Amino acid sequence: MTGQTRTEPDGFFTRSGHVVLGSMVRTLGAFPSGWRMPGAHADPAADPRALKRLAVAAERAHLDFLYFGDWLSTSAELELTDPHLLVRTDPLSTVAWLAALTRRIGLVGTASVPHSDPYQVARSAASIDRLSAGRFGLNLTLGTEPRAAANFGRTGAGAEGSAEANAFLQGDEYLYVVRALWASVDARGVAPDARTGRLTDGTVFAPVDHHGPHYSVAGPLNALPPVAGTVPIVQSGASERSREFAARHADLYLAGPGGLGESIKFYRDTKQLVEAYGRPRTALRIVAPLLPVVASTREEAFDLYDRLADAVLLGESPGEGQPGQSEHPERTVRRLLQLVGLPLASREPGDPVTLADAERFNALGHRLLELVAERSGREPGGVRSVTYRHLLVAHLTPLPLVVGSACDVADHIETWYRASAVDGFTLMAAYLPHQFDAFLDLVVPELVRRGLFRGAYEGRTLAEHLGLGDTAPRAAAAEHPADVPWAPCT
Ligand SMILES: Cc1cc2nc3c(=O)[nH]c(=O)nc-3n(C[C@H](O)[C@H](O)[C@H](O)COP(=O)(O)O)c2cc1C
Repeated sequence: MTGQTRTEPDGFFTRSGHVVLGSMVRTLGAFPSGWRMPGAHADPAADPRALKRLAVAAERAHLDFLYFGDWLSTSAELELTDPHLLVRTDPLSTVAWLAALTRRIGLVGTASVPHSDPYQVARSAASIDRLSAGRFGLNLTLGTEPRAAANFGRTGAGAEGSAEANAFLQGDEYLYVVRALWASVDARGVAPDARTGRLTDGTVFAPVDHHGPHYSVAGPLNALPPVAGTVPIVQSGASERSREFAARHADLYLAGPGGLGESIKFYRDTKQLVEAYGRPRTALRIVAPLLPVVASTREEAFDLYDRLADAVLLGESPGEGQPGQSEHPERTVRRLLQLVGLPLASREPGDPVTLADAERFNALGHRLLELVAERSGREPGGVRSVTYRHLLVAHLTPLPLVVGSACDVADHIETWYRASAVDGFTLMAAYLPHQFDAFLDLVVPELVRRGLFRGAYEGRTLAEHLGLGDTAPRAAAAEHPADVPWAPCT
């Protein structure tokens, strides 16, 4: 049900159909200080309850999917920048568990190409897809972050050149092996016949016998393949190699290329690349992350953003003439002043940015002022003034924020969709459950009212939700395990 594009006589694009709407789940919230808000989910030990609540709510609002990314290392400083990455449940385990608690929503889990084994992942992915009746999507990451590599006893660099180029080639082969393993088992060959004593008709397995530069895999797979023979492949990342991989192999692409103009170009170029690889443009859905701070009115949303900004932990900034070391020198007003072009000035976080200061700012300073205005309506010299804290928080949180009422957020989604900048969005909630619920309760109904989103599920599988249609193999009519009648033993 995702849309066709047609060109209006005046050259503007308008589109019919539905936006793709998923959620990139971050249990401690996507805004670094979100977990400090009153009532916010803040304890990773309570994640199961928070995840269950979120999945049930997302399904009630008919979202397409929940996305669970992965980052295979941790470090103390994440506490300040990305608290949700500090400790969390493994994504494949999480989606397997959620499969049993939900009925219709798609579930995307992540495997790292450099740090996982294709046989193991082919088996887990097929199993989760079976257990969820066709709702699984496999996100493959190519990143070779050194700390993650060190956890797997690898350097990250391959013998044949740069780590980046190597990961790309490895990704091609990895996916080839995964698909070959899925194709090595033909579920139709399983034909239990109690009379003859044969469980199969003898045609279930085909060999794989793959020997390539990165992998040697004998096969066949010891699991039934996904219900449709394959699952939607997901790619995340805006780099050139991510885009190539997405254009060539993926069904869903999470990219975050920047502003509207940049995204329109990125979208157009990526769709051309998809065609260059011999695939129809509609074979790849392109979605961008979105972090709405939403409330009943724009003023309330601005106030909420202010509270989030106030709760961001900054580094201690020693006052003028007081030599001292900050624990987090990058998070100080002193550092900010260097970055915006006032290296010799001395300001405190609560000091207002005066018009005279603003006039001396460089391009970065002006960009940060624009961000503060978008996020909180504050302007230098305005009724609600900008402080150096506001400016520093904008610098420390390069997130795709849209702050406003339900109409403001829906306008943003509609504008980007109709301009063919994206096929949809992955929602990141500033904190749980309040901001996730606010999006579902305020924005989703507005999108439904505008005809931009479904009011009920039409399909049963992730491929069907994404409208992949003929570009993806049709799902076999699959019963959800929860629909299968059973009786307790007596
Ligand atoms: C929306 C979005 C989500 C992402 N999610 C993940 C993730 O969960 N795990 C990961 O390793 N990389 C993720 N990435 C990619 C990383 O940001 C980074 O780009 C990647 O690890 C390095 O590969 P690249 O340089 O090819 O993009 C994501 C990127 C985007 C734009």
